[in-house]
Amino acid sequence: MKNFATFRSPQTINYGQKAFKTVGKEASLRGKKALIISDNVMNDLGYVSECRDYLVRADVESVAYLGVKSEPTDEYVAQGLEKFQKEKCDVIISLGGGSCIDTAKAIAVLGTNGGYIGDYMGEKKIAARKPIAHIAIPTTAGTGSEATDATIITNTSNDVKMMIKQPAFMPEVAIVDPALSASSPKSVTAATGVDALSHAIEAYISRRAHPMADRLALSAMELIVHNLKPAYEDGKNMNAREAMSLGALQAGMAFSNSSVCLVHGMSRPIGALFHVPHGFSNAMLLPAVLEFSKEACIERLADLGRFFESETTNLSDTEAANVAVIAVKKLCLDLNIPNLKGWGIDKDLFVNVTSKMATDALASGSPQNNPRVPTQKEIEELYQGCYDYQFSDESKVR
Ligand SMILES: NC(=O)c1ccc[n+]([C@@H]2O[C@H](COP(=O)([O-])OP(=O)(O)OC[C@H]3O[C@@H](n4cnc5c(N)ncnc54)[C@H](O)[C@@H]3O)[C@@H](O)[C@H]2O)c1
Ligand SMILES: [Fe+2]
Repeated sequence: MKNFATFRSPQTINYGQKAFKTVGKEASLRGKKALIISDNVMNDLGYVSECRDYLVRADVESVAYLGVKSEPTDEYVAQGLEKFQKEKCDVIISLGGGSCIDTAKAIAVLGTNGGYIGDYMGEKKIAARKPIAHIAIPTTAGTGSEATDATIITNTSNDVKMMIKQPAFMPEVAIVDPALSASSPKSVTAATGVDALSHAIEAYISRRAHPMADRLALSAMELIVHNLKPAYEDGKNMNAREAMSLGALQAGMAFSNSSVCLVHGMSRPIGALFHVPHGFSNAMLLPAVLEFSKEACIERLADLGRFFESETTNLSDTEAANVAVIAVKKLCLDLNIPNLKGWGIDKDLFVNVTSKMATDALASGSPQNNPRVPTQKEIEELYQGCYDYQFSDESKVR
């Protein structure tokens, strides 16, 4: 564990029921004309017009870019930036899941620093100028992107999901209103919820874990373990939705300040090549990767196991860590998450790209934060083992 830490978060976080209403005031403190980055689903649900009403009441003009689709690309970033400049906006509001928030983060940085978004990957180019003020409003309880300094954008020229991390990508304001997530369909609740759980677990077991992030990761794991299934089973259960929004926010703050690890490193290439939603591609890997990593993080996985089963307090750490792996598998089963084969990915095609995916995973830097650092060959073997992984099979957990 590190004994020195810098902790970054948004300047302002407005969390709770009715927090959405605060967007008018927050925007009026930062500009006169807002570009809302959102998508057609948010527009159809009425969230975009509700946002514009709050802005009108605060004397802030607005226009919307609704071109974002899941797993955002450099093309949406270029289109949104063009609209921002053409409409002479001075503040950005993202309203949607992680895809809208990540698109807005990229526009906020490019709007003052210029260049191509990929230039900022691996800190090749540092955003020296303050980004455009960005107010992030998540509608999923998942990515925690509203409180992270990362953006994930697909490079359309080589199908690489670029993980780009610098302080400038941190939104200035996060507005987290759990009511916005109540309209999420079951599959979105499942995928985004497992993403949040993966963030909390990976932040906690990371080689870059530190005490400032640990408490947030623990709280997030506890909230998500107890509330993801209830939120999935009854989307109108507002206690569960509130707990999930808080858990996802805390998990985002935790991993942004420690790191994600092997699951995320391996998940991004699957998302880029096979267009699997981010949370599902994490879930398809999570139990097998935890099993691979277990020996190097027994005590920490035991803490997770004890959240799943309170009666495991009398178990040894090894036994409780096994409970964690089995319980994560069972959760994926209960949430009806498919494996890679079940998603319809052709086996030969998948095997042919495992080498490229392993190379891309290692290049992202995330696997190097894993408690057990994998080789290229081990990552390839993990990919192949996950292809038809059975979430129902407990025999693989030793
Ligand atoms: N920057 C970060 O720190 C970070 C962290 C994790 C993931 N990500 C990225 O975030 C993206 C995924 O974001 P996501 O999981 O939130 O999904 P998403 O933003 O792609 O949304 C998934 C679908 O759910 C719909 N949706 C969202 N909220 C809804 C609601 N309240 N009601 C009904 N439908 C709703 C969207 O319109 C979309 O069709 C990926 O590109 C992933 O790589 C970023
Ligand atoms: Fe994630």
